[in-house]
Amino acid sequence: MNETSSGAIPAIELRSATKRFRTPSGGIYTAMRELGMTVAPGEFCAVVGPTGCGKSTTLSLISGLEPASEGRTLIHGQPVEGIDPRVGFMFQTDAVFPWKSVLDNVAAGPIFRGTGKKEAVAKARDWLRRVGLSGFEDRLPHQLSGGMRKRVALAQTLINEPEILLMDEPFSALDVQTRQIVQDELLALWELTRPAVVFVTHDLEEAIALADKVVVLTVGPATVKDTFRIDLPRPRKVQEIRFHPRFVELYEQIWNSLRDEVQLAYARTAGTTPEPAPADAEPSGATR
Ligand SMILES: Nc1ncnc2c1ncn2[C@@H]1O[C@H](COP(=O)(O)OP(=O)(O)OP(=O)(O)O)[C@@H](O)[C@H]1O
Repeated sequence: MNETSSGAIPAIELRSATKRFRTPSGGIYTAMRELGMTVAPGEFCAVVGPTGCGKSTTLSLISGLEPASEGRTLIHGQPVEGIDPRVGFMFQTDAVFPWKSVLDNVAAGPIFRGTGKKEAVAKARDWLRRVGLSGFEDRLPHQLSGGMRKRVALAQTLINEPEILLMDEPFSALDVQTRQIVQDELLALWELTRPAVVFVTHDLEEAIALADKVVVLTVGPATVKDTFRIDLPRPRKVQEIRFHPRFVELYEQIWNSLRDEVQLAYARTAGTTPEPAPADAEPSGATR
């Protein structure tokens, strides 16, 4: 079994994971090839890569939403077999019941998991306080600003105390100032319970400001190109850490790794470079 640098069993491990999808025309498309990565318990890992390279597919495998076609996905050393209650998600679009109040939305997770209503509501109030939304319990989601809705989403996810938190561009729809505020809130909340995080983003600054480690994926089929340790001090304020000299160094190093992949992806969509090698168009039936 693979171990992290601290010797502990990883919270998350993709071991030589390959993922093929069937395309609408009946062909097979390899989205990920022999991808290997680990995330230690309590580690914040950001994943960056060019558009369409397979970042969300990485999360689908870890979450159990999709099985690997080959290779393995492990959580705390155990193979992933379907959706795991220890895993929490946060996506670009909010998963709320639009007709339910903010309080009921946040309490819904624990109730679904078997907590009594009274206890779940008390817990939801507590989480709304932690995300700075006391006084807004009775609002409907559409009566909140975008930043407030993200805080509801954070409370909704973290109330279940996930050991693993998967985030797919959760803040990309926010304006820059609100985004920075919510990023700081995420870091403060993450420090409370320290789940292992996989945070997918297109924004390299966001990745460096938040993470302990940044994984750069290649243009599809995705595999790990480079992994960078982010040795910036914590606790961090995202607005301030960007001015740290080490931040600038890291940005340059990681961008040097990412740039070629971004250019290759762009050239592919612009039609100036061929699509992935024929080896990636495998006989039908090879997928799962
Ligand atoms: N269910 C599916 N069926 C067929 N192809 C798929 C499926 N899901 C993803 N793909 C393909 O796999 C590749 C990787 O998709 P994925 O969504 O993981 O990329 P991404 O890096 O998250 O994209 P983006 O940067 O645009 O968010 C894409 O070419 C996509 O079209």
